[in-house]
Amino acid sequence: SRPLAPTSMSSQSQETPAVNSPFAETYRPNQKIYDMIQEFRESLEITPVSSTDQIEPHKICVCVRKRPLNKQEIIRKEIDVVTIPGNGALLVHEPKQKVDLTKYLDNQIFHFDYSFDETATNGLVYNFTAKPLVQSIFEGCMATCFAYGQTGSGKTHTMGGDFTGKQQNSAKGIYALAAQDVFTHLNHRKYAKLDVSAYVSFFEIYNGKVFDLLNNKAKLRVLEDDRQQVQVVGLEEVCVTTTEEVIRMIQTGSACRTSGQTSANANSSRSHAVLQIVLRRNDRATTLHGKFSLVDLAGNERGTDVCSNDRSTLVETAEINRSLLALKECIRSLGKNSEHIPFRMSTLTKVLRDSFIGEKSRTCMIAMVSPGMASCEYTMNTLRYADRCILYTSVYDAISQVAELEEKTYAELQVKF
Ligand SMILES: Nc1ncnc2c1ncn2[C@@H]1O[C@H](COP(=O)(O)OP(=O)(O)OP(=O)(O)O)[C@@H](O)[C@H]1O
Repeated sequence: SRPLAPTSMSSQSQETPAVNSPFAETYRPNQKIYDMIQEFRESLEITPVSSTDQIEPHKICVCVRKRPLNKQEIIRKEIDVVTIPGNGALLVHEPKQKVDLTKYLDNQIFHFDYSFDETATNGLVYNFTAKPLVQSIFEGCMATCFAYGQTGSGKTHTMGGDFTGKQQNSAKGIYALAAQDVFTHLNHRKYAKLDVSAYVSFFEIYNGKVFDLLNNKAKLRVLEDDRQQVQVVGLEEVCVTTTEEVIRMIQTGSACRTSGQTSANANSSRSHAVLQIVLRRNDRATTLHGKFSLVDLAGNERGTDVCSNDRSTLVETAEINRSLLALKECIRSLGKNSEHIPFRMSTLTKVLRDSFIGEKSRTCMIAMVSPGMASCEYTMNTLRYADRCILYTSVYDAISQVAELEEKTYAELQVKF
């Protein structure tokens, strides 16, 4: 990320209390900051991701999605500090104060494979992120799609489906859209000769332990055999033939996920949920052909953000942070094609071990951000985490391109002399 030059704001004395008095209907806290951001936005040319844009194939794709301000934030007249100009760029307008108390904006810019603004639908996000991965599992890949972000930033909305009132519309989430595409592929002539069937499992990882969401939250053991294959012993894996079946399973499973209360979300997910769609050959051994793991990660908030500060909640938060750190390390190792993948660092990475090894791995990280000024610090944390994943990948790509070029030149020289 490269911070843009701070946009200085003139002194506070220009604020006219009559217009922006706390008693006035139009009162907005931090009106000056709001005006500066608006002025900055007006100077930008905005080109949001469109359904006609080219979808590039990636081994690791990192993108970001900004949700709209919610009702409470609008009532509080919270300022939207995130701007998505287009071409994968995202700007955070961080309000800062100089020693002489003059306020200014520190505009930080980040670049991702795709940046989705608040108008993007789940369908649009799906097309650029998980859809190419569905195709890859038919080619024998191990694909993983992660939803990462602060509590209340839209991870469950993106993966599980949007809410209409209190009801979650599971058919509109990435889980269901992926399942639908799997069945479209299965019925396609091109893949008929593969002779595979689809199976679904759904589990959560809470405090380092695995619970089966399709079997009354039965606690399961994770074992590694002598060939380093990781098995979740006794995990329910249901053969599925229609999207409706999968949607029912998503609804049953989601209803029993472990949640808690945080300052940002009354029903915050404190566990990682993993929906796996597995393709198995229709042979005797039901040999694995490809696997797609869709992961709705637990919120990345810190211990102090959780309402209750009892010991179990602190242990819970520490465990979440440890697994998110392990995940970042594994993605970075995958990005540099490292021999050593530190997957044993957490249960999450252990269970997803086969997603991090070899040429057949495909990963997509969707980092969710809340747009409000009050979330600015968390938004920056989320973006830095995502940036770490992408930075390493592109640096590695550049290094390997140079190495390839050097090798080619050397080979050419050998031919000449
Ligand atoms: N893109 C969006 N458009 C409209 N509403 C959204 C969007 N993203 C999230 N929301 C709404 O914001 C609220 C919080 O979203 P959600 O529950 O998905 O957050 P989360 O990141 O999964 O939080 P947690 O980690 O606490 O489970 C929900 O009411 C959801 O409907």
